[in-house]
Amino acid sequence: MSDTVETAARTAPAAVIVGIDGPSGTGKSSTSKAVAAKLGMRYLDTGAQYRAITWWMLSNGIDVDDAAAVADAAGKPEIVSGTDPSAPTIAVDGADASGPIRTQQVTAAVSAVSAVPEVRTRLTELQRAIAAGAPEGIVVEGRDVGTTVLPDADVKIYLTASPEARAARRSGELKGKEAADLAATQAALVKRDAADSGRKTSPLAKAADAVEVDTTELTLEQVIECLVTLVEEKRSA
Ligand SMILES: Nc1ncnc2c1ncn2[C@@H]1O[C@H](COP(=O)(O)OP(=O)(O)OP(=O)(O)O)[C@@H](O)[C@H]1O
Ligand SMILES: Nc1ccn([C@H]2C[C@H](O)[C@@H](COP(=O)(O)O)O2)c(=O)n1
Repeated sequence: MSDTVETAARTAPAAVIVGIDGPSGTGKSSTSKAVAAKLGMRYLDTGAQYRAITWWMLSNGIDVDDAAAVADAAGKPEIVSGTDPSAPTIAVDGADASGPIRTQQVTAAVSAVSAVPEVRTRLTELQRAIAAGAPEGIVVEGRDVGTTVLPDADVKIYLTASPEARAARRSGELKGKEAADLAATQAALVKRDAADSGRKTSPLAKAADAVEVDTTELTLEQVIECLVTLVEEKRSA
């Protein structure tokens, strides 16, 4: 090995795998994207993949409450995630799905679809393949990343925040009538968390070795700084 190559190998940051889990609205997407961008890593939103498969089911007339029908169809859509943290993408059968996956209709149906074991098996395989193909390291966010998708992740974070704080954050994103109904936003968020935590297959849960960060009283910038420090410590270890 030449001196230059040897020096580069010594100084290049290690390709770490970071898993960030937590309930809805705790700040997983915002912080994961920012941490990945700051540290030159890739970024994967696993929730967007569950939303994408849900959107495909709804678009193709599959009854999302019929677990057998969802299971039969689980292998059909082609789902492709772009992992640039400054411009993440999600496509279904070659079409951009980034808009349609954020509708209320998809949000209301996604917990039922993501509880189906065949759906989880399919997406977990896809997520592992994406993480394995990221030599720069990757920040993967979701509900079961630390427990199931990447149990050997180098850094595991579990974000929490009070339901009140999360509802206020979500309402801030909405406009007009929707924004006024803070109580309804909070109730919908708590209902989705209960469904995601209560399902049999890889429920929303904190991995035993995850660092829990309560973001209720923290600004977004403070959470990002905290996570960047945790990842940098691991990279330089
Ligand atoms: N610490 C924070 N302080 C204030 N607002 C925040 C904080 N973290 C995130 N937010 C805001 O809260 C909203 C929800 O954040 P984000 O989408 O990142 O959460 P999430 O955990 O990924 O949610 P979901 O699981 O539903 O996708 C966004 O508008 C974001 O800007
Ligand atoms: N690893 C994951 C990620 C997401 N889900 C399900 C449960 C969520 O309610 C839904 C949407 O996720 P969001 O966009 O809110 O992050 O997807 C899951 O089961 N496992």
